[in-house]
This record gives sequence, C-alpha cells and structure tokens, in this order.
Amino acid sequence: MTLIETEADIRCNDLVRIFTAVGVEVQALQGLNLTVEPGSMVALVGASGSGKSTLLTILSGLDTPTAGLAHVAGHDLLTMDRQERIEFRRRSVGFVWQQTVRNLLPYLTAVDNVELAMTIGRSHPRRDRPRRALELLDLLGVADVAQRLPAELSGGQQQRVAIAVAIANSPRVLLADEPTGELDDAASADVLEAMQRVNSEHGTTVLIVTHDSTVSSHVQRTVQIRDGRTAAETLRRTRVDQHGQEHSIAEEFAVLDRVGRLQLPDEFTSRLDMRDRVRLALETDHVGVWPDARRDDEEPS
Ligand SMILES: Nc1ncnc2c1ncn2[C@@H]1O[C@H](COP(=O)(O)OP(=O)(O)OP(=O)(O)O)[C@@H](O)[C@H]1O
Repeated sequence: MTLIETEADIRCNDLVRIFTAVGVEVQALQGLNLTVEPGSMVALVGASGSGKSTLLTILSGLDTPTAGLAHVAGHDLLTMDRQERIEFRRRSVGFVWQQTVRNLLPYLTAVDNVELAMTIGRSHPRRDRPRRALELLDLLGVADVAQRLPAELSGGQQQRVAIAVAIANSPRVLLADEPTGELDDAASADVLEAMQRVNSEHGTTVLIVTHDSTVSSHVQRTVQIRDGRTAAETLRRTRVDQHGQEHSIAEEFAVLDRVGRLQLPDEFTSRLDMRDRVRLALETDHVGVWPDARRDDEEPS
C-alpha cells in the first residue's frame, strides 16, 4: 500500500459522481473541490440533493467517484485496491451515521462496542483495550453508562458512544453524516461538544455533514455545497479586544476553483441585477465586478 504524503487530510479536485438509474443520468457531484487541513473541524452544509451524502460516502470509502481526485488520510480513493480499502475503513477514517441504530451493535454494551472496534482494527495491544475503551467513553462524557446496552441509552448518549467507536482505532479523520439529525437541541449540543473535544484533544480532523444550522457555531469553517460543487465558506475566529473580551468573528468567502471560476451569492446578483455578463476590473488589491451597463442599451426596446 502506498501512502501519499499530501498536506491536507482531505483533498478533492474536480470530483465527479454520476449515477445512472433506469437510463437517466444524475450528476450528484459536478467537479467538486475541497481541501481540509489536518486537525481542523469543518461543517458541510447545503440543500437537500446538493450532493453532501454522496461526497461523504465517497470519502468514507463506501463508494468510488466517476472521475477526479480524492485523497483522504494519505490514501488515493480512486486507485485503492480491495485490501487497502478494508484497512482504510478500519484505521484511517471513523464514521458516525445519522441513524443511531446503524452505529452500534444492539446486543453489546457501550464499552464492548468500543472494544470490538479495536479488536477488528487490531490497533492497540489486547491488554490495553478495556482501559482505552473506558478512557474514550470518559472523554465523550458517557463513562457512567459504559455497561448499558444501546437500547438503554438516550439518542445523544448513543451518538457519543458511536463517536468513541469511530475513534477507537485512532483514525486521522472522523466523518459524520447528520450526527444530530435525530436529536433534540440539548442532546445535539452535547454531541457537537463531544466532537469538539475529540478534535482539540486528539487532533482528529472532523468533517460533519449537516442541515443543522447550530452546527456552524461549533466549527471553525462551514463549507456550503450547491449543485454538487462547493460554493461558499464561512470562517470563524475569536478576537480578543483591548479589555480582554473575546469576540467571535465570522467572515464569508466565495470559493475560487482551480480554473478561476467564482460563484457569486444569489442575493448579490439579484440585488444588482447581474446576469449573463458582468464587467470586471483588476484593481491593485481587489477585483471589481459590476452589472453590464451596456446590456440594457443592447436589448430591443
Ligand atoms: N444511488 C443513487 N442513484 C441515483 N441517484 C442518486 C443516488 N444517490 C444519490 N443520488 C442523487 O444524487 C443527488 C445528490 O444526492 P445526495 O444524497 O448526495 O444529496 P444530499 O445533499 O445528501 O441530500 P439530503 O440532504 O437530502 O440527504 C440527488 O439528486 C440524488 O437523487
């Protein structure tokens, strides 16, 4: 197995996934570009059908893209053979799915679910596994329910045990598809805080696909996906003022792809009636974009 040394933990370039169902082609991903740096925590948002789950299924090694480049934790997802794919899924990435029942085995206790993941992944010496399983449950705030079966846990507790299972083999990347989708607000906040702890204390790179707008306040970066492409980003940082008070600052960015394409937000283009063609000018430190004033002159009256 050849590991590729790229700086990013997730890198997608011009990623395409076409599904063919009953003779009809659906382009779920249409040249998607995304780079996620090691140790970062990113939310992926977008309308229903924009391609979020398709992307996550590819990044988790369950599906193969039609074209483009996809590297995760040093693995090339397009050229990986069957054995490498199995190892990749056991050790390099962890996943948490929306449906709590998909994450845990119902007939094993919480701690046994975590230990089983380590047994399958063979990532830690056998004698260390029980202690490590309890440490992980403790990190996620569910050590007190370690001996319970999944059915005896609340939805939020189940998802936190699922995170412990997902990181049991110390993966570089944790992927979560709507992990708070079936939870109320308080349980969602607990799950997101647990993911933040995994990110900050273990340095795990975290990518969360979500509809939940409150997720954005728990991550440094929110990437918006539209029609199978990344379209815009929000970056959040904390600034300390001269009185020592912390302020959270959110800055909006548009995504500039590798060939220079830029998607302007709908609200900008509709407000200024920009369509078909815009006028561009390169200034010393920015690019100006104006509606095409000549368009109206050219239109027949
Ligand atoms: N196996 C498949 N066969 C055919 N079309 C598919 C398949 N999987 C997804 N699609 C289509 O690809 C597009 C993207 O779907 P995807 O599930 O990735 O969107 P999503 O952003 O995750 O949506 P949601 O938020 O509703 O889960 C949709 O048009 C969907 O119908």
